[in-house]
Amino acid sequence: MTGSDVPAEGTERGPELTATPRNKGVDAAVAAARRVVASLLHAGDGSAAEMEKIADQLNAIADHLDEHAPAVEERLVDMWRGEGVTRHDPVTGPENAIAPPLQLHGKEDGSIGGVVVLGLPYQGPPGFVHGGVSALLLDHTLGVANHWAGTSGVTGTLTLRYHRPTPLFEPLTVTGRQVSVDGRKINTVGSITAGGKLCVSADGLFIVKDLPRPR
Ligand SMILES: CCCCC/C=C\C/C=C\C/C=C\C/C=C\CCCC(=O)SCCNC(=O)CCNC(=O)[C@H](O)C(C)(C)COP(=O)(O)OP(=O)(O)OC[C@H]1O[C@@H](n2cnc3c(N)ncnc32)[C@H](O)[C@@H]1OP(=O)(O)O
Repeated sequence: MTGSDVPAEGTERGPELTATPRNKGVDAAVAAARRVVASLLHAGDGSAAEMEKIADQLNAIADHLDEHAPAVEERLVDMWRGEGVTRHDPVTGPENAIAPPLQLHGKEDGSIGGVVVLGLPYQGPPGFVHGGVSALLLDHTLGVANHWAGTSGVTGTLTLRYHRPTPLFEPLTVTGRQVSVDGRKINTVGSITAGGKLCVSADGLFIVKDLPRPR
């Protein structure tokens, strides 16, 4: 369950399109939470007593966080303040423990890409990435590719083709590129490759739509 920003084939580094983890404060705490999620996965059989204690400890941490954090409504407004990359989304957000996180970079040819390694929490078929997780990565990456190209929209239709199983524990290159804009309709494509082999390709139709931010 580790992220990586090592450039792979065809993903030479460009401007950051995602927030860079700061490795301190909330980002460090979230990185620790990701470790906990991965460590808990199928680790508890035969050690029920210890797991009870761990559950108590984790609940104490959650209680402490809830006591000290602002109300959810306030956090929702605050996370949409300002412009630029998000720190909270479920794919790249360094503040979001369910984000792998993937780090995306814009390239001069107009496309974007990033490299990520997914661990056990993202498993679907034995040893391979869950297809819905691939869809999550690609939906977001195509959305950010639209942002990078200058015209953004919400996902209308996302079509995926799963060419071969996507491996866990190996660097995955995730890419996106806006192909065309026709009125409110945006066509965007993307892919996930592993070791230079195509695992998943995506074809998205996004629709330009103004979504008001919470206030
Ligand atoms: C999370 C970060 C957010 C951004 C933060 C900002 C900056 C950060 C920087 C970088 C990050 C950038 C981007 C974020 C990345 C990823 C975001 C993830 C993307 C999503 O996760 S987003 C959630 C899932 N998404 C929805 O929740 C959509 C729900 N849905 C609706 O909101 C409506 O349903 C809508 C708007 C789709 C259409 O409704 P509408 O009433 O506005 O449009 P209308 O019906 O008039 O159609 C006009 C023409 O589009 C055609 N058309 C309509 N719908 C279509 C469809 N589905 N497929 C194909 N074609 C469709 C019609 O056929 C017609 O075509 P024609 O003109 O030719 O007749």
